[in-house]
Amino acid sequence: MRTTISVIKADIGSLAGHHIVHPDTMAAANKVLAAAKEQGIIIDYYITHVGDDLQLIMTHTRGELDTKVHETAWNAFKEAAKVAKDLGLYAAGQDLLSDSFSGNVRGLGPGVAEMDIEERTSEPIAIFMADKTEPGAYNLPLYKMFADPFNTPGLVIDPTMHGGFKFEVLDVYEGEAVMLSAPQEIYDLLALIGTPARYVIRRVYRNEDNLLAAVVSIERLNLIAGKYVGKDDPVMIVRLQHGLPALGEALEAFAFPHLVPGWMRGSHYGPLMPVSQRDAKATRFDGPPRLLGLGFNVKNGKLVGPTDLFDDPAFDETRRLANIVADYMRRHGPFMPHRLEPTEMEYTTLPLILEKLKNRFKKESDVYKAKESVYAKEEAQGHD
Ligand SMILES: O=C(COP(=O)(O)O)[C@@H](O)[C@H](O)[C@H](O)COP(=O)(O)O
Ligand SMILES: [Mg+2]
Ligand SMILES: [Mg+2]
Ligand SMILES: [Mg+2]
Repeated sequence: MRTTISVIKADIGSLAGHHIVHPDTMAAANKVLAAAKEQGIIIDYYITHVGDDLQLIMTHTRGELDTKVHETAWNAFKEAAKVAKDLGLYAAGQDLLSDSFSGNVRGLGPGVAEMDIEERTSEPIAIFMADKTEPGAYNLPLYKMFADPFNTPGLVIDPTMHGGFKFEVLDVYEGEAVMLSAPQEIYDLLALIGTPARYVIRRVYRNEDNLLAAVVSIERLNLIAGKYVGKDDPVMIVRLQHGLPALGEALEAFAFPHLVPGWMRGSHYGPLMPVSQRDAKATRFDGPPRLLGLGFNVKNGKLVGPTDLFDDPAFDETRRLANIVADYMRRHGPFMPHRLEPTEMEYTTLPLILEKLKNRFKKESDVYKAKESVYAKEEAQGHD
């Protein structure tokens, strides 16, 4: 059976700051998705949240970028945003950047990860959802999952994986994508994806048969809006097992809490902390950036599950290290490399500050000239 998995997310407002989605807004979204299921637009759905981001996980047979499915998601967000407004929740409608829907939600604010797949006999998938970071945050774990045998022994051991995987990398500034194959081109691949603010892994395919293995939401909100309007808080779908990374290999890629951009005011590097659904809320310094993982099986379009993937003491040490790293980074205060580099601050306050101070900057040479003339005057007076 051909099934499309659509994960569409948006921040429609949250409780007590950019902290956590309110259950009443989830209920409003649920009504819209239940009606869409009733009408046969979608087969199944699951609604959840990570931090202040409302997540709609949907299955159907209508393919990617389908107008009806996207309209359903848009209406769900609109209804949820209305409730957020009524309750006086913070930043109600934050990610809904447009008033009108025009065919699909791309470019309107919500993040989208979709894959249209031929269901295998058993189709295990993991859905990863992050808050207070951006799409490039998945570059490192995706590389580990699909190209690093120290993380994924299946690349060496499983004959179906042995041919490697190819990565579609998008330059989010130029809007161009390039396909690079691992292991053959890993140095070129790393040269790009090591700059995750610009080069984002969008899709991963198995080399042997072009099977689609992973999809990331690549929207960068500030590039859409031209100013800082919250972080993108990306989602990712990964297919698992039987010639693909095992569930444990996919999760292992998150055992190291690597530094990602985001956190407070979208302007700081901090560790990506994998958490359970219970802890999927932004707290310390509006973070640290959090990652929720849910596991499902997809059967005839039905979502079987979920299981809460990081709700496990095996990730306690990752979280402990993340907290130590959070402390260490915080002690830098407003200094780089805790604070983001200027290019990434472009859409926040930095241009305004530079504009304000424009006339107070003096040319070094002018300062010297002024000093020299004072000195010359003093000298002249001294000789009198
Ligand atoms: O990055 C943040 C929110 O991102 P998000 O909504 O999760 O995309 C927060 O740290 C806010 O920037 C911070 O709380 C300040 O928010 P405002 O008071 O400017 O709304
Ligand atoms: Mg928010
Ligand atoms: Mg968020
Ligand atoms: Mg956001």
